Formats: sequence, C-alpha cells, structure tokens
Amino acid sequence: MKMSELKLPEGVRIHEAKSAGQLAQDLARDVAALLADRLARAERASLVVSGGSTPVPFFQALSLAELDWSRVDVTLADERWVPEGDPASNTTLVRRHLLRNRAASARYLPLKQPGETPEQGLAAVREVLSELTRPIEVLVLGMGNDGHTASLFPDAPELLEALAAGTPAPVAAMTPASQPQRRVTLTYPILGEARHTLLHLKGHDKLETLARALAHPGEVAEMPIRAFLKPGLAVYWSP
Ligand SMILES: O=C(O)[C@H](O)[C@@H](O)[C@H](O)[C@H](O)COP(=O)(O)O
Repeated sequence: MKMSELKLPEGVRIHEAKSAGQLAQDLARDVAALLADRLARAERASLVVSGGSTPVPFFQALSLAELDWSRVDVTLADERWVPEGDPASNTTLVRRHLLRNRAASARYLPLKQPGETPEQGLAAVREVLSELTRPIEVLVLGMGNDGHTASLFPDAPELLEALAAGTPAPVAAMTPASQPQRRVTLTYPILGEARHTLLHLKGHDKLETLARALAHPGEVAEMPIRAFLKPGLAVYWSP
C-alpha cells in the first residue's frame, strides 16, 4: 500500500521521504526547529525519544543540530531493564548516537536505575523524572507491528493501568510476555500531554500496521498506538 492510501483522521499530518536517510534528516531538522522555538520562549525544553532500530540515523543527524543543548532535557519513552552497555539498552543507544557532537551537553535523565527489577527501581526512576521539564515539548515515538508504542505492549498485564488517563504515575513497570526483557515505560498521561508528537516509521510493514490501527480507532488496548492517532500527530514515513 501507499502512504497516500491511508485514511488519516483530520489533524494528523504526514511527511514522506524517499529514503530512511532523508527521513532522518527531515525529522532531525523539524525536531530541532520545535526545540529552538520553545527555547526562545522558555528556560528549558524536553525531548523524549524512543529506542529500537529506526531512530539511529535520526539521532546522528539531530546530534549535530545547532541548539543550546545545555537547556534541553532528554529522556526515553521507554527502557529495557538491562544494565547500561547491554546491547538491548536504549540508554546505550542514545548515548552512542544522540548525546554526542553538539548534543553532548544535553541533560540526560536515564530511566534505568539501580534495582534487580523495574518494580524495585521505580521509585528512583520517578525521582529522576521529577527533573523533566513538563509538558514534554517533543515526543518521538516508534511503533511495533503488534501495535505497541513506547513499552505499551498489547500483551503486558500492566497495560490498562499505564494507558488510563487517571494514572498518577508518570512511569510504569511492564512485563509483556512477548519480550525477553522487563521494561519501564512512560505512561499515557505524561506522553499524551506532549506539545508535539512525531511518529517515526520505516518500511511497508509499518504502513500496513498503521492502516490496521486506523481502521478500528476505538480498540486502544489491542493496539496501543491508537491512543496517539489524534489531531496534532505528525507521521514521518519512508520505505
Ligand atoms: O525500546 C523500544 O523497543 C521502543 O521504544 C519501541 O517502542 C520501538 O519504538 C518500537 O518497537 C519500534 O522499534 P523499531 O524501530 O526497532 O522497529
């Protein structure tokens, strides 16, 4: 299917590029402009990014952006509960590809804290997150082909609570049966309040998944990405 065949809700914007490299450049330019705009009016701004394989070229491009990075808070939408240095660690990915060049001076707030399990570390994660400038200025999400975003997985027993609008906790421990690692994720109330949400997708499979998500918008627990398919969202896609 083609991007133009998607039935998008009103207020959802699409940006398509011919290659993943070009898309990464476009996304980095737009994210940097949004952050610069906020920094012109406020002391600090926050950027929340996702892990996985898609964002690597975007991180590399964004790390070169001319911004006063010392006034930018950076954290992740979700993290795998593994030590830093582990190949599955999103923090390792962000340190390696984003927090370098000009972006080296950003303030990074790691979601992985001491503790054998996410439950044991959760109080420390909440403490770290209390430093995050809110609301989030720019949220960059990814999506899995099961319809998850951040670590809001359809098969996580904790999903409904993490999605609930009234959940007071900004972060939740998640134990989806489909995933090898336990995880922590920002919850819907904090993610949903972001001023700008950008969904970064690569490949035709992701387009098919997005089409499925758009077909039945109400069933959020089945495909949690649906919670974010609302006016103001910008979808960035390349083959
Ligand atoms: O840490 C993670 O796993 C994520 O934040 C996750 O939500 C990711 O964005 C999607 O799984 C897409 O991942 P890919 O980019 O690897 O397809």
